[in-house]
Amino acid sequence: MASLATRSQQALRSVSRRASQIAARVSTSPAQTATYSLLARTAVASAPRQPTVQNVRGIKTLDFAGTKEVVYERADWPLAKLQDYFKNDTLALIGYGSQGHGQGLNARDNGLNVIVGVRKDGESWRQAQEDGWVPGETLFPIEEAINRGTIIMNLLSDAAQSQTWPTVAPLITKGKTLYFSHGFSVVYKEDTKVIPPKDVDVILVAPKGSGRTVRTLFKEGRGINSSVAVFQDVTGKAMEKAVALGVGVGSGYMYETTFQKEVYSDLYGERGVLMGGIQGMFLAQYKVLRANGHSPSEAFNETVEEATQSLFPLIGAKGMDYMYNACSTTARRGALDWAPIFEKANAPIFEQLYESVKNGTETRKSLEFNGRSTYRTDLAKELKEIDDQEIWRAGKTVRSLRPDYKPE
Ligand SMILES: NC(=O)C1=CN([C@@H]2O[C@H](COP(=O)(O)OP(=O)(O)OC[C@H]3O[C@@H](n4cnc5c(N)ncnc54)[C@H](OP(=O)(O)O)[C@@H]3O)[C@@H](O)[C@H]2O)C=CC1
Ligand SMILES: CC(=O)[C@](C)(O)C(=O)O
Ligand SMILES: [Mg+2]
Ligand SMILES: [Mg+2]
Repeated sequence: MASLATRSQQALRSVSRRASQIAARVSTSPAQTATYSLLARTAVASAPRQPTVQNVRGIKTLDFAGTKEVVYERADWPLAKLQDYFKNDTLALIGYGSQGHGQGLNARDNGLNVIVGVRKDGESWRQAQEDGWVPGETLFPIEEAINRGTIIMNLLSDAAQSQTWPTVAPLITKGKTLYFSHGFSVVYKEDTKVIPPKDVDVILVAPKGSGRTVRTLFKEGRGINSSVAVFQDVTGKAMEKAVALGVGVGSGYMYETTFQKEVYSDLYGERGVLMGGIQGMFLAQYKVLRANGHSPSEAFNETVEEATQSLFPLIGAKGMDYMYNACSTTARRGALDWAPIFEKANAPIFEQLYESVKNGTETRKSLEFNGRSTYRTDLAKELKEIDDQEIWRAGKTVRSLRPDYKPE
């Protein structure tokens, strides 16, 4: 009689055979699958390793599954040190969208000298005043703010960074520092025409989350993870300054990267799993449920509500295996079988998306669309169409039944 171990191995083999049979039916061109297998599968270290942390003079080198990466942390920048470091600086924060709001308010609360520069007739001018920035004191038109600042934090929309560059560039004089929260403008210079002056430090701190979260985590006494990079180091202090600014705007940990790696991964991630991918996946699952006679509330609860309220936070807290273990053995078995099928089906789309980021297609689309004078209303129109979809209307109703519901 086969031992228990042998029997469970046989069972596992048959399950994995079944998964590959189903996976094989998902249409993917052989060429795409080959590229994916070669690049993606081998790119991910599979051997389990204990994470290690080396701390040399405040710079942490973390071992991520065998790859060493440098990480900086807020703990090395107590408030007094931070304030002293920037005591002769004026942070001129240009643009007041989601990041301008989060980073600006955090830096101000950290006791740094911050001013905001936005165009006078725009929506941001109004929003900045609502947040307590005072015209003529801490709120100025863009050019005036740059003239007054020593550290120019370019947080205009990526399209606006390109459009305003001819007027902004001559104002970034020797001795100032040019800061971005995205590698976009500098990396895609053929399209944006943003070429920084040779005599200034050019640095990046890119919070890996919405500017709203940059603010809420800071207020909770925590900090967001950010990417940090140096494009041009004239003073020899560019990385130190970038890290200090990262702390100033509310980062907890800063992961060292390059402008190019930051922008490629950022454009890819937000179009993929973070926003576009998840929206598409939610909708596809919801529609199939509805087509099979499930009610809107059942379809919504089983697609979005359970994900955001129960299972995804468990992944965030303790990882994928923790979330699996918190679910039934029935769910675990089925999800284990279907995960590789979804991976295989999605891989070619991710390959295509990365290519579209790398070859600048995504950049050119963004520059064209968001460069229009009507960018706010054009975006609002498309977002309204999403809001009107049944899935999100059902969501409003489900949320309205929560005990802590506040009208949206
Ligand atoms: N949103 C986020 O959470 C994240 C953003 N980033 C990066 O941070 C930077 C800022 O992004 P975000 O905060 O989202 O801002 P937005 O992309 O929403 O841009 C809004 C700002 O750009 C200004 N603006 C737009 N068009 C023009 C124009 N033609 N002339 C002058 N000003 C203009 C707006 O002013 P007005 O109101 O007058 O139109 C507003 O102040 C970008 O590089 C982005 O990629 C990085 C990490 C996350
Ligand atoms: C929030 C963030 O990091 C994004 C999604 O990349 C962005 O807003 O550009
Ligand atoms: Mg982004
Ligand atoms: Mg991002």
